[in-house]
Amino acid sequence: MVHKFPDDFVWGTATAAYQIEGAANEDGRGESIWDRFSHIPGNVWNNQNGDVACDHYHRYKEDVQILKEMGVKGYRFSISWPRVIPDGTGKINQKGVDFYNNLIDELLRQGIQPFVTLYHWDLPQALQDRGGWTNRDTTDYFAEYAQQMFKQYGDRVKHWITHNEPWCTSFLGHAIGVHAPGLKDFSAALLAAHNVLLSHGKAVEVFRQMGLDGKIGITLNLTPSYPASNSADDLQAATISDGFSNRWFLDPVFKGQYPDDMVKVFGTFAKIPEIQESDMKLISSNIDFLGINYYSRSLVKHNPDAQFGVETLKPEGQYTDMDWEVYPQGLYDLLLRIKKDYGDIDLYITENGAAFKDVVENDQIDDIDRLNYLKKHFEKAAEAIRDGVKLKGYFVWSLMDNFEWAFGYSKRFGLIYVDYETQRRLWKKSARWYKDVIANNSVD
Ligand SMILES: N#[N+]C[C@@H]1[C@@H](O)[C@H](O)[C@@H](O)[C@@H]2O[C@H]12
Repeated sequence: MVHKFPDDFVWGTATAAYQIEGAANEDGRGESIWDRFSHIPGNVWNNQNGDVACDHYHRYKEDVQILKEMGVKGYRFSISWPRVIPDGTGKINQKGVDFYNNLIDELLRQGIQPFVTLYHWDLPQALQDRGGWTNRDTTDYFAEYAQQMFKQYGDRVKHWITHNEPWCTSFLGHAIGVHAPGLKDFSAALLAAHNVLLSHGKAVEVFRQMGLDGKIGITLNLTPSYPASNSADDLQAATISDGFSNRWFLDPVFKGQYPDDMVKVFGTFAKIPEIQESDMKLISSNIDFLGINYYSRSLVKHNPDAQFGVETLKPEGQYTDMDWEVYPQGLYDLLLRIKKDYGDIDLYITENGAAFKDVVENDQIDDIDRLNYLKKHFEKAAEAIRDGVKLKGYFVWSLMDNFEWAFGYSKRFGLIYVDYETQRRLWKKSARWYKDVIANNSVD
């Protein structure tokens, strides 16, 4: 069966600055929390870091040429805050600003729409030294940074994403500790989450005040939660899992309040952040689209001995190299749920993709598992559009293999294979297939 997509559907790929750029100490770039975190032994697989990564800073024209050959309509990338404002506030680094000017101009020359993420986890270390996201002042520094970026690029960039995955920024970085800045304090994570959301609201306010021609949104990583049975306990476990993974961010952004049930759950063991009067109004400022990063689902059951009384199960099925279940139906269910519970807003899949072990033979990479993962998810996206969801685009994670955070370079998500020894880029089978999907605007 052929799954057709709307004529104006934005097929794209996504990346992030710290994961691909390299040039960590070049042209005036300031230190980020990921430079600091990745250089601390034990934090990243094989003590790897993003000092060189995919050397995109020097190879961006080659990479844009790949995007052109792939035929993408849009390219989602992030700006490295410390590359453009090394201390996080104040002085601009013109060489850093010029890099993104050149990248944006190259994309537009090739007929590719830039989708720009302002924050993809690389906070300037100078701001972390003042408390980072647990310091409310950082919300103002972020608004200042956003205003500068709107001023520099707002004439050419028409789609802005304030934050990428606030859940990860907050909980992986401040509660679980496997991401920068590596804290293990749930109260700090809740405070960071609030300040990240507040900074989002302040950036949207600045964007509106500047009267720019363009659209602004936020990207949330969302994980639909399914109960292992219809027992009351398992249904409650799925509700709590949904609250922790999804509603803690969806409700403030779209409803202007934190979910009461989760305030009670978190309040039993952590400090709920103090909320100032205008905070929730700012956080729930009207946005033009929601970016959704979808990778898999959670299947859960009640377990009184587990965190929040929720045990995540591992059902039979196919798993990616990240040990994530391949569950395309979850994408369909999630998209319909967002429309039902949060409104009929424009949606973009700002990330979806899979890591599988890639084998290079005679410069060929037959990544059929990744191709089939994408095919199944594209089909579910088409079904969601058929059933009324305003899905406007789909960005495959990722354009190329890159620095996978605490996993270093051990996990490959790319459509394009990167030989890190030589920086050669090689098209995988999935990339050539994706090129045809885009050209036909359909999945067969
Ligand atoms: N893990 N994993 C792959 C991918 C990660 O590389 C991105 O930076 C994040 O936005 C999101 O977690 C998804």
